[in-house]
Amino acid sequence: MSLSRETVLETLKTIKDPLSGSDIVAAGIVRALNIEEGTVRFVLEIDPAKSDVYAPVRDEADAKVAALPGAGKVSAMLTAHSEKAPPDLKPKQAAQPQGPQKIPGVDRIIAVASGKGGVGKSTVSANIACALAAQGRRVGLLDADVYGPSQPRMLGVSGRPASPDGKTILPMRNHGVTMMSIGLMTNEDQAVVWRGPMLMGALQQMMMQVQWGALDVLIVDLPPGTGDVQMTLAQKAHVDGAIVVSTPQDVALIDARKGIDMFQKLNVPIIGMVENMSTHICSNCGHEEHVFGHGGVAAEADKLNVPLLAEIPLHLDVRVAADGGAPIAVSKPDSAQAKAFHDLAADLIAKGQA
Ligand SMILES: Nc1ncnc2c1ncn2[C@@H]1O[C@H](COP(=O)(O)OP(=O)(O)OP(=O)(O)O)[C@@H](O)[C@H]1O
Repeated sequence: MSLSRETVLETLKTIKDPLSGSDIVAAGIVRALNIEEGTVRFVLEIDPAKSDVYAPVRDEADAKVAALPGAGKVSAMLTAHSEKAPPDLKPKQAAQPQGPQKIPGVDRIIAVASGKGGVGKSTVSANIACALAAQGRRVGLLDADVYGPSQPRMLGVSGRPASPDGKTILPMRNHGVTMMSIGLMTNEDQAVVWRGPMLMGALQQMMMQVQWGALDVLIVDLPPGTGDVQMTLAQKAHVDGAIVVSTPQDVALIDARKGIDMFQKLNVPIIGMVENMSTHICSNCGHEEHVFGHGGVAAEADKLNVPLLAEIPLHLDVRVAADGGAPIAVSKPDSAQAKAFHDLAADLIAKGQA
């Protein structure tokens, strides 16, 4: 009768592992068991420092296997642990949440934020995106303003984005900008209350499941304030920098300061601040008036040691253009207002930030 593998293993199970107290098979130190025409070979894989302790174990194993009916020559050897531990397939703990990830194909992500609503963050995002595209950059614009998505209107895009395979979403495109908005995923005029997990899911879907294609930069238009969306974005995606938009008013500035503080805590570098509605230029006579004060953002940026990137005047044309679906940077590219955005875009490109 030929000696079976099971018989050998049963015999080895009667031998105690001196370190763990269990038998040597259960302890997992019996390796490379091979039986060929009665010749039995196996190794006991051990810590080399413990070879003295295991020498008698090897001898016992050798003798017991040799005594089995049908056993011929027995070769039992002690070997050192391999340097690399064998993969442990049993999960020791629940999967850890992943850290910030790159969006496939997207070189950089710039978040545009404001501490307060209505300061023109969406207007600034749309114009920066269009100005960058006009200067030859491959630009994406992700409207993550869950409370008031306005990019479809500002970029003149409507309709539902297609999803031919049911898994990925095809973004919209206008003025050279590839765009996706949470506003395109919901029905217009339908108030959506996004709760934490839903909101995180929607944001992640827009970042990771939208076919952005190859982009030099993705601009993310954030909701105002310092909430879940900002946190989720910084935790899920690798954000290269943030632009904080503020008006010169004190109250808006206090909120902007909070925004800057939040990004610093989230380890997102501040690219700089933009003063919007800096001065009012009358569309009739060209008279310049400082409606919200002037220079407040410059002073604040200086104090916080972050660059002041641009001062955008308050001008009717900016609003009309934004409401009409073609931001001023594309609809009146030669105007003074558009120039502020084009200069800002050129500056970002020159500094390798966009
Ligand atoms: N420089 C500007 N001159 C004239 N109008 C402007 C200017 N900037 C923004 N606006 C107008 O102000 C309104 C608010 O701007 P916008 O929607 O961009 O603000 P927001 O900060 O994104 O607001 P929210 O995040 O609360 O939706 C819009 O009607 C916009 O056209």
